[in-house]
Amino acid sequence: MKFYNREKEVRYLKTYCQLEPNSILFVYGPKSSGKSTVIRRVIKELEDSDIVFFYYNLRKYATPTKEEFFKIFFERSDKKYVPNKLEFNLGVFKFGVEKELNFKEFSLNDVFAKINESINEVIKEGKRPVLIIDELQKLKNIYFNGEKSLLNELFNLFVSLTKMEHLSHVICLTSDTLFIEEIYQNSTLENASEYYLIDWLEKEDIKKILKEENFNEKEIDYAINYLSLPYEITELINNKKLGLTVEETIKKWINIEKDKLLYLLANANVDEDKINTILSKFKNNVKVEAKEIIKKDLINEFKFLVNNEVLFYDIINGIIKPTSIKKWHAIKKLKI
Ligand SMILES: Nc1ncnc2c1ncn2[C@@H]1O[C@H](COP(=O)(O)OP(=O)(O)OP(=O)(O)O)[C@@H](O)[C@H]1O
Repeated sequence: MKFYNREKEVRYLKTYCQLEPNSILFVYGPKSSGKSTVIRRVIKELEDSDIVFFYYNLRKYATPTKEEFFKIFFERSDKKYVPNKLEFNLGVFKFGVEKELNFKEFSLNDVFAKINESINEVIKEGKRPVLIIDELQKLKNIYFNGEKSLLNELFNLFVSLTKMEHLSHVICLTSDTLFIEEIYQNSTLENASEYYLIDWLEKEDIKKILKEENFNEKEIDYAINYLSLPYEITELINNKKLGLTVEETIKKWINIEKDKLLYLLANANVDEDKINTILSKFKNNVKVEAKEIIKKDLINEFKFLVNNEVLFYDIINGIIKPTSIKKWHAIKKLKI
């Protein structure tokens, strides 16, 4: 699998991992912008360093229950941290707990204690721990004793590990931008968190990649108006090998996106006029200022479009845009 571009992002995150931990980092971006791919690259490029990555990819699971959370995050072992076998080609770790431990009796305090023990063991060995959780929002609905939210309590632990004790980096990835919005408003995280956007690829970078992949000027000039995500480039290359022209591939994409949108809207219990009001703002602009859409009377329809990955809300920069440029073209084709 080829890895395109993203030097700036990889460099930023590699440097970040080597600085003294001082805040929680939330890596966010439009659906499929390549957040996980970039972080995996960072881990790979730092595999010979003194960093021990505790890495959990929650995308591999349906929304976990409390018991599943224990099994995902902890492994019974004599060691305080053990290789995460699910990620065999990455050389990452998970937290170790005593072999005889009974997860049924595991409390929130035990969770904190065990994570702390593992982190401190890494430090005692003269290495540096970095905790990475991909799709963190999947832990949102886990409660202890019926009331304490695991995620909120974990945020307290993360603030303590980073901002207060400077023991370990905590990096959380998510493509759920409404979740980022919730986090942004969370008082525990105020002045204790940072945000890093992995956005669409830059036009100039896409041009360079297409050139390297032997696309001609005419193909590049056409494609550049429609591409924004790395996997689209891979698909374009594969389709070319399969005999489809650039134009055919892109026309097919936009038709599919348009049909998906029509189907979504036809089946949804939302106010059609309000949806049209929101989508019509993208007729001439790919980006719209958040304040133009986030209004009391449009909020339900706005959330619907974000939850269904039609729109991406970048709360940090106050901007709303379609999740990809091809989605933008599909929106423009709707009769609104
Ligand atoms: N730099 C890249 N070079 C080549 N392919 C890439 C690159 N980045 C991402 N991809 C491909 O794009 C697809 C989506 O990438 P990835 O899963 O990393 O995105 P994501 O932003 O983490 O997704 P999600 O929004 O679902 O969390 C994958 O098939 C991946 O292999």
